[in-house]
Amino acid sequence: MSSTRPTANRPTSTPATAPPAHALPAHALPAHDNGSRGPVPILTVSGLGKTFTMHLQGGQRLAVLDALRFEVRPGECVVLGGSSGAGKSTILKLVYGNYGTDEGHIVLRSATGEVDLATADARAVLAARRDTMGYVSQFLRCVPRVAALQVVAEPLVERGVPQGQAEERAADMLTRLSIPERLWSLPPATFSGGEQQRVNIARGFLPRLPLLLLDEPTASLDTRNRDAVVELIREKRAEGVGMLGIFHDVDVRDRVADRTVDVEAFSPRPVVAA
Ligand SMILES: Nc1ncnc2c1ncn2[C@@H]1O[C@H](COP(=O)(O)OP(=O)(O)OP(=O)(O)O)[C@@H](O)[C@H]1O
Repeated sequence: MSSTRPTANRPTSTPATAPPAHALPAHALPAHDNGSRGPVPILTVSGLGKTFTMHLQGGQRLAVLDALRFEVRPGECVVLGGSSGAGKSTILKLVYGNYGTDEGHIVLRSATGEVDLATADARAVLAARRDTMGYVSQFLRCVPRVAALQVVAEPLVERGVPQGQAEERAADMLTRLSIPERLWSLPPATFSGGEQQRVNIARGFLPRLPLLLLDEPTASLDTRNRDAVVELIREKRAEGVGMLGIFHDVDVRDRVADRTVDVEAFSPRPVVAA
């Protein structure tokens, strides 16, 4: 079993800053309101540690992250880099609240103030998902027998957009992502892998949320659809949306990344016995 060592002087892609507390909606904040450091981060991760305990393997522990720190500011796309197994997906799951944290903070700036997702209760995490952060994964998980158009429109309807308007915007998004109209009334369960992924991207990009988590959104797309996703990311960036993503495709990564966080720099080191 490996354990962690003290965490001074760990590298980070940006200087650590403690964002001032406030209660303004992210999109109502001035673009630059903390002096020379640029916009106030929408997401500030600090001192984050994660160790998995595998109960079916006799409680074996696997330390994955130690003292992770980085920030995501409005209008930038921060990419998680590092080799396979470094902990990139784990970070997205920690931020989205799918995994519990062992230590540290995940401070999300929301319309009602700040919430530390590392310690927030389930209700606060669900509110953050509804109002502040979206998650676009490679895989579509949706209710069976619901038409693709409804699947894409649903996040808007849930947030109060009238059904007709939501469907119009869903149709535009499906068109941009080259899903032919003949498929819109069919449930996506029988679609090809790439079609399902594009339905998922359409659904994830449609709501206007201040932070988007992107887990390999271009993984199995052809060149044309990869370009469409890159364009969507650039539009979100221009709208001031902060994004945190994993992109294995180097070309896509180079086109969307404002900064890269080297996740391997935050791998726990075994303690060396004296
Ligand atoms: N739920 C879990 N239970 C136990 N171990 C896990 C769990 N999730 C991830 N891990 C382990 O944590 C480590 C990091 O996994 P993670 O999926 O975050 O890596 P990654 O950097 O995203 O890798 P890849 O680029 O291959 O997708 C791996 O060693 C993995 O086996």
